[in-house]
Amino acid sequence: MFDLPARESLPPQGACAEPPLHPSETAGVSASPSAEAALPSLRVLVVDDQASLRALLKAQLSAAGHEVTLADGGAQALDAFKRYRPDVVLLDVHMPVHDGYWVAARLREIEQERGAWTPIIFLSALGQDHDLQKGIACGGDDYLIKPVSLVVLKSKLRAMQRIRLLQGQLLTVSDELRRSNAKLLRLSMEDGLTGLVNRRTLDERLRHEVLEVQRTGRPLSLLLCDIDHFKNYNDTLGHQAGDECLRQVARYLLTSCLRPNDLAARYGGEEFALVLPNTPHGGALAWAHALRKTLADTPLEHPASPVAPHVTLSCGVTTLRADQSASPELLLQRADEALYHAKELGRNRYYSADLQRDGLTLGEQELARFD
Ligand SMILES: Nc1nc2c(ncn2[C@@H]2O[C@H](COP(=O)(O)OP(=O)(O)OP(=O)(O)O)[C@@H](O)[C@H]2O)c(=O)[nH]1
Repeated sequence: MFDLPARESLPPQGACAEPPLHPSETAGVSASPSAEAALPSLRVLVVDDQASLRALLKAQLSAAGHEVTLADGGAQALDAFKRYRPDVVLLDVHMPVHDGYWVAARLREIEQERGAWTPIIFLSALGQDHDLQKGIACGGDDYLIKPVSLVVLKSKLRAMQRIRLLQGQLLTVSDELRRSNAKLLRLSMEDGLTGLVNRRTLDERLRHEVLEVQRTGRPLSLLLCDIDHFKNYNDTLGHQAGDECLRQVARYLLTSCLRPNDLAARYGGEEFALVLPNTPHGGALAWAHALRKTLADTPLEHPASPVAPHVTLSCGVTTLRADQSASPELLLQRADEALYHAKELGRNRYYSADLQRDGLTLGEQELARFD
């Protein structure tokens, strides 16, 4: 039996001497008095086989502003729980077919799958210590012995409201934290000016791809490209135009990366790196040739270049085959040496680090492209 509403004697507003739930050092999460005033109403699932009690609870809790759903037994409770997703469950223990302990255990299983937590309060006439112990062990959060004072029940629900409010705030904070972390991670991987990946990400990826060569037996090509006479560009057109030029070259490189695993990175100031997995040396040279043509065909003027009227690149190309072994550092060094040769030979060209050293031969067409 529940106490009748007439016996209810809630303290007047403001007479409650409870301290705030959390001091304000809990960043972004607090249950201040103003927040308390706006405590959210709850979706309450009442599970009891006694119709009169269900009706009484529904009337009282609805009057207190809560939304109440009723279930008269275990199976109906599980169904209502899945469908209505209540904020709190008031659960009778002694019921035919399935008792409240069984229901609580099933509810916890459902919640485990969802990664959620809904408070369960047992309302039971069984008042022994071991009854309470069993209820909590089965997944209950509180255990009230019938007859339950409505004042006590309302106070318990008020506590649940606070928890729900804090839970919502915590979810918001952790959501913001997740978004900030994702942004930070992206920033730590990207070059701010061009949006390409940065040197750190390049190093990680290169390390991974070098291992992949041994695992898959597929060759890996690396290109280092440097804008020719870029100092002249800056000096003539200004630093901002220089920045825009870097962005534009980055876009060309990105659009030239046709395969999902190709990677374009900003290697340094006006230097870029291209990682081309599963690409033999001839393919990498053809890639460099196509890039050179793209730049020649685009209206990216370089009025201060002695090489061409447009922006040009010099590229060093190297390839790691499965029958070779090399560290990522050695690959970068080879590509850098090849880039140096491309500059020395007059710029606006690509140079192979591997052709002579590895005794590679290319087809006539490929050699014709090799400036
Ligand atoms: N606008 C701009 N310029 C940059 C940036 N990073 C590096 N630079 C400039 O790039 C220029 C590189 O100059 P150098 O290393 O002499 O190379 P270069 O003039 O391209 O000559 P070569 O490479 O030999 O053809 C310097 O003037 C740098 O200030 C950047 O983020 N923005």
